Amino acid sequence: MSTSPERKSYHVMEPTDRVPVEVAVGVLIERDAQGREGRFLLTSRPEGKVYAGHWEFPGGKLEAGETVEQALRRELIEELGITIGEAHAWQTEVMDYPHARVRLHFCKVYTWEGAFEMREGQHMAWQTLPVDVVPVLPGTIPVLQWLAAERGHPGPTHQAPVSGD
Ligand SMILES: Nc1nc2c([nH]c(=O)n2[C@@H]2O[C@H](COP(=O)(O)OP(=O)(O)OP(=O)(O)O)[C@@H](O)[C@H]2O)c(=O)[nH]1
Repeated sequence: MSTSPERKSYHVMEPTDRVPVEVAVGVLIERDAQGREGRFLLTSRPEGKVYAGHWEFPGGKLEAGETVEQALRRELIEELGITIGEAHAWQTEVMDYPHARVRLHFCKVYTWEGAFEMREGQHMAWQTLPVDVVPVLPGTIPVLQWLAAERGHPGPTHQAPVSGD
């Protein structure tokens, strides 16, 4: 019986082969007495993190054993000092960045308790469309487009970054 020579297979990792990191993200939205959605909260990424200064929706990576809602509740206490009520699963998006591949679980949040404290030295801004903060994180753009579709907002959702960003 002949033995076949050992076959080696080589595979170059494409960006899309990277296992995504799961991230819980909160879209905090104010509602009026009729339940109509209004302003939503953006926060800037703190110094020292990738994409520092870019505007995003607050949140962060799931820790082992956590659900999206648990991670979101923990992250928003850690980052903003607020305790959220129910998190409503809304949209999921996979983004490939040079530094990581992430699966973003966006949840709408309408209720929270506590005073906002920027515990990581970030900034916060309540926004409507088009948002006036610059620059926005690439992963924020689809979210603005979903909000625009829901709200029937025509035209741009954000400003192009100032050159040099
Ligand atoms: N928080 C948040 N992260 C986002 C959004 N969109 C988006 O692409 N991301 C990406 O998702 C990842 C979240 O990581 P993070 O650095 O905020 O999470 P973390 O607080 O757990 O980070 P740490 O590792 O520094 O503790 C980053 O790669 C970030 O670029 C968004 O709207 N909010």
